[in-house]
Amino acid sequence: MYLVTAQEMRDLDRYTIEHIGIPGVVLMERAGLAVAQAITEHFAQPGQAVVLSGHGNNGGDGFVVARHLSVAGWRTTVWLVGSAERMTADTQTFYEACRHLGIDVKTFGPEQADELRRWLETSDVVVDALLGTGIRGPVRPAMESVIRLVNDHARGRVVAVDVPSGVETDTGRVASVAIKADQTVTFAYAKWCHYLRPGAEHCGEVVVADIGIPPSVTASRRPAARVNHPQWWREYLKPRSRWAHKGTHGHLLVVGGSRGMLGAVAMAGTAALRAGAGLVTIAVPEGQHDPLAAKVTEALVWAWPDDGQGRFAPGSAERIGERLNRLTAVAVGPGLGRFTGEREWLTELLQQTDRPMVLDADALNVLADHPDILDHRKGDLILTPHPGEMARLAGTDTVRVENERYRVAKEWAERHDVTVVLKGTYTIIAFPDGTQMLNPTGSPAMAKAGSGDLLTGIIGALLAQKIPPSAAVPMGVYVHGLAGEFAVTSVEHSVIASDILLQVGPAIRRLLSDRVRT
Ligand SMILES: NC(=O)C1=CN([C@@H]2O[C@H](COP(=O)(O)OP(=O)(O)OC[C@H]3O[C@@H](n4cnc5c(N)ncnc54)[C@H](OP(=O)(O)O)[C@@H]3O)[C@@H](O)[C@H]2O)[C@@H](O)CC1
Ligand SMILES: Nc1ncnc2c1ncn2[C@@H]1O[C@H](COP(=O)(O)OP(=O)(O)O)[C@@H](O)[C@H]1O
Ligand SMILES: [K+]
Repeated sequence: MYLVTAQEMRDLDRYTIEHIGIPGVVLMERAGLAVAQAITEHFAQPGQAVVLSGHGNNGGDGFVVARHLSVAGWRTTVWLVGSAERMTADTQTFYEACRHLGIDVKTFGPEQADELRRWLETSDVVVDALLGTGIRGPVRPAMESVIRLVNDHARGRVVAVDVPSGVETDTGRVASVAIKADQTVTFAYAKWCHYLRPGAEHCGEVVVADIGIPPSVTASRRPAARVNHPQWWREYLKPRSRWAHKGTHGHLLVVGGSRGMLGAVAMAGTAALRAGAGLVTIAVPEGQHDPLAAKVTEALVWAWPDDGQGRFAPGSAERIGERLNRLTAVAVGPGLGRFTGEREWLTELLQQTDRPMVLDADALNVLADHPDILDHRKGDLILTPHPGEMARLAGTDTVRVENERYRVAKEWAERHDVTVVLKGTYTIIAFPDGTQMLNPTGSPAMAKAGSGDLLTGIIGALLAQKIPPSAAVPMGVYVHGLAGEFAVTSVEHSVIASDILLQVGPAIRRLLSDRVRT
């Protein structure tokens, strides 16, 4: 599934109408019908509905909803919050249809606030068709007062048409007020605001309804963002061959694990094995060798020169070039810490191999301080920052990263020719070609130390198995999120990263069995 901006959606609608010849009213009819169906499916029997329509096309969808609800036996009233003269032609068509059917259509003015409030208090459903993807700037006063009335007085289920009115489609921003919906029924493809805060918090459950945009139209105009789904990387998801041996499934090197942070490399390395890597070697500062070897059983442990304080010695990366080329991927950062000579150390590591490399945690902080290090890389780079690390990389603050997740990740990925995995609820993957993917899997249970280390290991394992980054990264992020969901067997609060680790296998099994079924 694609994830579209308001402009991309307008282009798809327009192309379908003008070049394919499907009239706008047909799309609008299907849109409104889908909303009406979502409502009637939710209720065992018809009740009372109030539909709030603006004079744009979103309002037109509202008139269609009103007609279908009315025909299905609902006591339906429409409030036009706008002017009948300014309606678009398609909206006018369905406004007239409502009137011809004798559906009660009132025009809202400030003097009707009390009457509308009573309707809101007594209706089972409130349909929000005030503003859709065409919103410009802060909501104007008349609509603002209606939105406040809905948020304060609606007792029934609030269903938003396409987007909750007041939410900006491409950013999720709310400039003044926005409808708080229980459900949002959107058309053809999800929009960014369904996933970005604060807008996403206004949507309730999001349903994407088909309105007949031909898939070939979307394919020819290819929106820049997609929702992560196995459809994008299914071809790489394979059962293990009967003839497999450890050498056929790659060898990942995990580098990190300074004193006091061995857990991070242990988690990353073990996650890599659970994600299918044939061999995993963990490289740690010499003094950490024995404690790590006692901690992990299945990974090899490799000691690198120590600075005497449990961190890597400056120059320790120089001695490993030859061995690096026997590996198939590298992950640097879990539990790495900061140390004297880190800049030269990371530069050296990048220069020594053309294997794909995942950079995480303190490796990202070193990069943030010395972005020129990137000039020395030879292979594909994947960066997995959380918002704090992303802020350091982009030279901004966490608030801006959180407000503009889609933009910050995309800019960085394009500018530096790397893949950026900006972690968080709905992790965003920004590819070097400017396209993006938003990940729907995951759970608040994952908001705990150690979850990120697992992701580094899982992506590393898939890269080690020679899956190209364009597939390995989204597959890893998806599997990690699914494992996080599966780990919630009692309450989210008590899940620890080791629980998620145990669910990596079941997550892959689920994807393999879905693959067989579809
Ligand atoms: N054929 C299609 O393309 C299809 C489109 N579909 C549907 O159309 C929706 C997009 O429709 P749209 O483009 O007409 O915009 P829309 O969201 O109704 O808003 C524009 C109206 O709002 C007003 N307005 C703007 N800003 C405002 C503000 N801050 N505060 C107050 N008012 C404001 C502006 O008023 P004006 O400035 O003109 O006075 C204008 O009237 C889309 O979300 C989907 O639901 C589906 O039916 C499928 C087929
Ligand atoms: N609320 C959430 N919903 C979904 N995924 C989450 C949530 N909170 C955290 N995660 C995921 O958990 C991981 C946390 O990684 P990170 O912040 O690096 O933690 P750490 O370094 O402590 O392991 C990321 O993959 C992130 O996407
Ligand atoms: K709306």
